[in-house]
Amino acid sequence: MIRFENISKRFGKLEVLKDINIAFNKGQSIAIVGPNGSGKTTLIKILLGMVIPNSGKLFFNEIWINKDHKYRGDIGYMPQISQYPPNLKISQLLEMMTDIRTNSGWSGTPDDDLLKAFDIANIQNKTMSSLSGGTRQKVGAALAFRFNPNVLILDEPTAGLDPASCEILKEKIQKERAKGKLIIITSHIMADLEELTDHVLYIQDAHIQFFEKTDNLRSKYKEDKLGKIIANLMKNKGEIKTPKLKTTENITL
Ligand SMILES: Nc1ncnc2c1ncn2[C@@H]1O[C@H](COP(=O)(O)OP(=O)(O)OP(=O)(O)O)[C@@H](O)[C@H]1O
Repeated sequence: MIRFENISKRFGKLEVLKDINIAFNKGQSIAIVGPNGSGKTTLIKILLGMVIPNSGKLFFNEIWINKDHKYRGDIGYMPQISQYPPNLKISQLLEMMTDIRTNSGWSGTPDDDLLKAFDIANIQNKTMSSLSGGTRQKVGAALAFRFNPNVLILDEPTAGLDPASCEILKEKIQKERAKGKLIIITSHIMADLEELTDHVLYIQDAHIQFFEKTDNLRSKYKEDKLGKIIANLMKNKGEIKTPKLKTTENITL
């Protein structure tokens, strides 16, 4: 569904991503993890056409994305920090986004699940600049899911949300995941990734260190907690110290 082919990105002298080759497919729920500054958001922004790579190609449904950004209509994006016009009321923002989507060919019934669950109707006359960080996150989440996209990209989705709102959002992610959508999440909250994802893409030192099913990781490293596996990886700069074998396993006959 989405394929990166030899993608590299530098910011000045800083090489953030080098020769990235990876494919993401429908039905996968992928955690993108790596230390701070390892290029997770950059990878997502390249996917969204918000950052232009220095080299390499991006494919969406096997079509090379050159300059035509229509594919973005099929992606719902919840940014880490939402930037919206400050004087716009929530109701106006929703209307504006619906108009933009409709004008670019979207038709359908907007998905109001999150608007309802977060009770956004109650605050729809507030301007974006007057909202708390968490409430802005809720509006961002509601917008990401609103146009029934086949791909959901969620950058630190639960950071800043209160526990009840966190649960609402996680339930919604699971609901869309069950429909076979492609879900891509970056987060430092391992418990969330444990719950919401089935694949881990680990980035460090500008390279993909691995892309694995979470179940494979658990059995490979004989550890149930994804958080422990990832923490161990970060401490050891991308390499997991192989767990010591139990005595019985050391015996060769
Ligand atoms: N527009 C930019 N101009 C210059 N440097 C940038 C720009 N965007 C990102 N960087 C740098 O690229 C590196 C990767 O940043 P990125 O935001 O992709 O990391 P991240 O893995 O998402 O980090 P975090 O876990 O802290 O959110 C960082 O060193 C960052 O400072």
